[in-house]
Amino acid sequence: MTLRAIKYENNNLEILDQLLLPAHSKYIQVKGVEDGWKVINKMQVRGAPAIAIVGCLSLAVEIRNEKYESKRQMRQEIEGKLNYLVSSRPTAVNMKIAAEEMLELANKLSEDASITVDDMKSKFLLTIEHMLEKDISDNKAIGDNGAKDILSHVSGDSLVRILTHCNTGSLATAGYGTALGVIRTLHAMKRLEHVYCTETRPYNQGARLTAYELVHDKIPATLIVDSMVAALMKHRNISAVVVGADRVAANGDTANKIGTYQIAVLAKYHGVPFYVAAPFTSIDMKIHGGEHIVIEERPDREMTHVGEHRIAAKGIACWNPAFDVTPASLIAGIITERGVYRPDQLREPPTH
Ligand SMILES: CSC[C@@H](O)[C@@H](O)C(=O)COP(=O)(O)O
Repeated sequence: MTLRAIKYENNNLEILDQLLLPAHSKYIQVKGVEDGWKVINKMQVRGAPAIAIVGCLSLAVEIRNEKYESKRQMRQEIEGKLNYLVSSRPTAVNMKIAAEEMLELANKLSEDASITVDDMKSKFLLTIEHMLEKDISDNKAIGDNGAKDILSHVSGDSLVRILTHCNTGSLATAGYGTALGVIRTLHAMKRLEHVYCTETRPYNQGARLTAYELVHDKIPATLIVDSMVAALMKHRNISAVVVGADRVAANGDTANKIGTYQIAVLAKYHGVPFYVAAPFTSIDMKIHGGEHIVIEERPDREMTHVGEHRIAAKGIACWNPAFDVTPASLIAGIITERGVYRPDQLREPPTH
């Protein structure tokens, strides 16, 4: 069993094929931007932070071997390739924000007369390579901030029971995870009694990937199917729900894996605090509210089949949005690497 979703050594990029997990651990080499686009679009690598990291590293692998005649030419090619990568999956904002930052850097470097083409290339590559370490340290901070906030609402040193949805762990990030990072920290603090993970239909990221990570880390966990959430909240005294995000709008509305919204509605009804755990690279300040978030629609086959096996009647029509939007009013807190904020505090976060 391995939890390393992204391997990047000596300019060689490989990703763990998440469509084959948990049955097989097989790495696929990503030789450039074309491969990067394909593995993201096919969801062989998925999860908002991992999408951005693999996209940018695929660009790094490609430009390292390339010869550029001028900084201008390099900048031009970088822009085209970044735009292409952003089109691989539309909802997660991390790749778009990373692309904007990379382009800004390319602009700055190409305008700096004291810098050669080779300097520009190495500075650019270093910035991309730094994304891996930054993501892990952000996730650890998210874990600490989230665990502290959740525990501040329970009495004494009692243990908590958490529900999570989809996969937000090591496999969805450079390591440790966001919502699953909070769960990992609670477990390390010996304050986690139990975690429940949803199966996450139609693509089963919960049953295949989150369950795999929880078993790997020996965290006490139980798998439920998506339609059991109301019963779980009624019978199992859930302390909090923690999920990830693909894009958080400036008002706190949050797009995440399909099914998240219905869990938030149920959490409100049952008085269970509902948290979103996400790095600032998932927050899109350019979008005022969730109604502006583009929701990716995936092929019918992901609903009609489990692996190669068809489970739906032939001829039935399908609607397969990959994400839904949870309104800010249902969210108790947004757990970030800088602190935990109420949705209405995102625009002007208080200093912690
Ligand atoms: C840290 S991952 C955050 C989100 O990307 C995650 O919750 C999610 O919805 C993933 O969806 P997926 O379609 O598997 O990429």
